Amino acid sequence: MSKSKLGIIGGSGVYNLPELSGAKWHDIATPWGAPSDALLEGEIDGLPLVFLPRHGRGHAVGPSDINYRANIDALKRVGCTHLVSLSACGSLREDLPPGTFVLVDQFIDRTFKREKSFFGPGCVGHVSMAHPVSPTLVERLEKAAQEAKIPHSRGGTYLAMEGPQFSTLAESRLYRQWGCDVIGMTNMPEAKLAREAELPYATVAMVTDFDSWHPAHGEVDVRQIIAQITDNVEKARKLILTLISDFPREAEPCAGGSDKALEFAILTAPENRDPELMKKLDAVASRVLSR
Ligand SMILES: CSC[C@H]1O[C@H](OP(=O)(O)O)[C@H](O)[C@@H]1O
Ligand SMILES: Nc1ncnc2[nH]cnc12
Repeated sequence: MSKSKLGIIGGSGVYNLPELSGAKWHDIATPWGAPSDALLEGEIDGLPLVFLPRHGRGHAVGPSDINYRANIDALKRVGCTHLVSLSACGSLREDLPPGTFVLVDQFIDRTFKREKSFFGPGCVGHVSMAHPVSPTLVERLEKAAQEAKIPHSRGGTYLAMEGPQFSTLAESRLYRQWGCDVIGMTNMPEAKLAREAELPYATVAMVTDFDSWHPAHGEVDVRQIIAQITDNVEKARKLILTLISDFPREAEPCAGGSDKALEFAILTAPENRDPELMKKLDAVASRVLSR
């Protein structure tokens, strides 16, 4: 078994992890281009951690411009064994008010302007996304949320929209009819790429607003979100510290099999594979391509 290295992707309002000891920012080059920022590597209680601010420090990279492939490749390349995403989101349900942490278990991907796969011509691969988050990680996050007394809800469907504009009232109502619980702009294709990279992934969707559907709350704007984010970020730090205190130091297998997602995924015969693409896949698919 390998040692655990926990990757944390910080969303809006989360640009640092001050609790990290021995922390250093490292620029990581990837075959897919530049990640959103350097990676902050350090440890807490002896557990190695890597932090990446999804929008970069200073929030200069918007949801459609994030190089999701570079971010996931970089985290895999430095040896992360698990990924936890911290994300701001809107709520599509009355009983998930601002301040609630939703441990999402499903996604609907409505994004359309992003690179969504590491595979392509010369190496065709298909992974399952039926269960897009790691049940093992969610279990640990739920336990941590209970211990830290953070209002949370286990399970929920996250609608990933392209943005950067917020939804119209009709869209917001439609997503509610579809049975979605929260809405955000970033977790897809992030979750798909984490799956292709065999990284168990879970997201903590931290509610900041009621999107635009709620008659008593009107339309969402960034002021409202920022007002809620400070409180959410405080709680997120507590959640992560609690998670770490009980996190296995030896990487445990994912009960959903996401750490072996590529086992039967690649269809292209070895003699038909594109050598250039094979080089680019050196980090994300090394387990299956090197045998
Ligand atoms: C600041 S509001 C919109 C912005 O916040 C969320 O990003 P993240 O998931 O990185 O916290 C949302 O998806 C939007 O990108
Ligand atoms: N209402 C909303 N829609 C999309 N992304 C969000 N991030 C935070 N609130 C959001």
